[in-house]
Amino acid sequence: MIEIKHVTKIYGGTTKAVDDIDITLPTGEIIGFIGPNGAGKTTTIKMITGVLAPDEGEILINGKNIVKEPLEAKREFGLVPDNADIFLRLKGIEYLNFIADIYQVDGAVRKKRIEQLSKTFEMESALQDKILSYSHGMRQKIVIMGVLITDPNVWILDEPLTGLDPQSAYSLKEMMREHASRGNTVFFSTHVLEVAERLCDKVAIINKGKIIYFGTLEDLKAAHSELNSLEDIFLEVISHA
Ligand SMILES: Nc1ncnc2c1ncn2[C@@H]1O[C@H](COP(=O)(O)OP(=O)(O)OP(=O)(O)O)[C@@H](O)[C@H]1O
Repeated sequence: MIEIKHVTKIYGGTTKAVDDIDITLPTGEIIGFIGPNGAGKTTTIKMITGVLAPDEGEILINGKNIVKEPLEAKREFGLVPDNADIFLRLKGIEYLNFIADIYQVDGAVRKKRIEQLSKTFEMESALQDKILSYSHGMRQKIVIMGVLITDPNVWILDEPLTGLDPQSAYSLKEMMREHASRGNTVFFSTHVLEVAERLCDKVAIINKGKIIYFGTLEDLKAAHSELNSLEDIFLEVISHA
């Protein structure tokens, strides 16, 4: 569970990137985070994950305060950032072992997870190559594998499907569903409304730093039954914000 309590972030004293967000992301559900460019999605994710501190409010991850108890809170989640250019000089397998070392994932469990994940994402033959030589999609996959190897309770993913081939995107979506159905929290941002429609139990729509809708897409559609598509509803909702 992620509790975002009256959180505000102001850049440079003037730009209110996040404006009094107050929502709780429950366990057992996939929550989509959608909004136009510059709406405040990345800023919110950076605050949830402790990269940026809020100017006001607080954020708890499974009850742990990300500012006051950063180590405890960080153990609760795994983050797939939108930019996967990390540790380029390491081989894929070295990166996975490095992450497994940090999170103390031991021998047999580590071996099994690496085998399963590299099979799922068709990365077996690439693990001995340096990440530098990987395509964008392969870099995305190795970051996702690095998160999944630690088996965190809460998954936070910033545009995770961008750049993945259809098979890997399908596998990741299945894994997100399975993870949520085991009673965990999955929170991901997307620009693609069809993905949100197919995958999410609930959506949080953000515009100009404010949450303008939080709930199921069914309820949102029912409230706008005069409109035909989710895209039309989305444009209507943000035009009034
Ligand atoms: N480091 C920064 N300094 C100043 N302003 C910033 C900074 N980062 C973001 N902003 C501003 O804060 C607002 C929210 O940006 P943010 O990156 O959180 O939006 P986003 O919803 O993730 O956008 P996108 O979908 O385009 O990635 C925007 O007006 C942006 O210009």
